[in-house]
Amino acid sequence: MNRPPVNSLNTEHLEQLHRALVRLENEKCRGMILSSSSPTVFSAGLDIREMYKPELEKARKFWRTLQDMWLKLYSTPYPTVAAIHGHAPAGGCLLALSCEYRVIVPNVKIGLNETQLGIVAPQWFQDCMRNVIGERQAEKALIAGHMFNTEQALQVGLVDEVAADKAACIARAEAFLASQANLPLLARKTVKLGFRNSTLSRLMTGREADTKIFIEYIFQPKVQKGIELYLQSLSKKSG
Ligand SMILES: CCCC/C=C/CC(=O)SCCNC(=O)CCNC(=O)[C@H](O)C(C)(C)COP(=O)(O)OP(=O)(O)OC[C@H]1O[C@@H](n2cnc3c(N)ncnc32)[C@H](O)[C@@H]1OP(=O)(O)O
Repeated sequence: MNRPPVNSLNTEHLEQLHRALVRLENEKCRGMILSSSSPTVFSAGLDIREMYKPELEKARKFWRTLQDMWLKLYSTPYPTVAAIHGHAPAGGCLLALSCEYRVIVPNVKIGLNETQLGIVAPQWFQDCMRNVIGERQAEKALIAGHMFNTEQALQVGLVDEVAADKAACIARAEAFLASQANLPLLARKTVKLGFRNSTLSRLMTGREADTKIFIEYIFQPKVQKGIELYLQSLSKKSG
């Protein structure tokens, strides 16, 4: 990902990610490392400006593009690793959770923090967390909107490994891909999809309902006010 300053996910960036995933699949790629050009941020999650006073059709397109990108990422036939050498809140955490393996560096925060922002992580975000860290830990983390530090993320199983820095993180991600290289492709892909199928189907069969929930939610005046205040707090911080 290379969308400075924080790889926030707007419609255009989501489309780029989706196109890249389609291309990798068409080219029969043997593995992907999802990484960031930023030294400190993996991805800041959804671009909050896409949800602030949006036009209805643009907001719908934004959400559908996110769904398309995620459905592709979660179901790739090739192995995927997230090299998390920077913070990964909310949608950034979703990207990492959607890969098959996660390597993180020290001093990083990662989690589905939506509750803390007064918004609700969609069901499929929650499912991804549950699938990785289990029901009990996911429920606690999601209710609190908890951001895990590196040690906590390793302890709870949210990430698989800690590496010292970006170079080591990429090297460990490559090692994971190498460990998969000799597995029979069809068997590997079939098992992966078997595990992920119910989560994928839940969104595929409920896409319109999921979009409707998003639209109805963000168009509420009190939600817009909350987004406005949050945007102000973010820009005051950097100002
Ligand atoms: C029903 C709705 C369901 C939808 C579910 C939502 C999922 C989501 O993904 S919502 C997005 C949640 N993301 C966050 O809460 C992260 C917010 N950002 C941060 O915490 C920090 O920016 C971060 C730790 C990622 C990086 O910190 P810094 O390196 O210190 O950078 P700055 O905070 O100074 O930010 C630089 C610049 O980027 C803008 N920014 C940051 N995050 C976002 C974002 N998610 N969307 C849009 N813009 C973002 C920030 O405002 C600064 O902008 P300028 O002031 O113009 O420089």
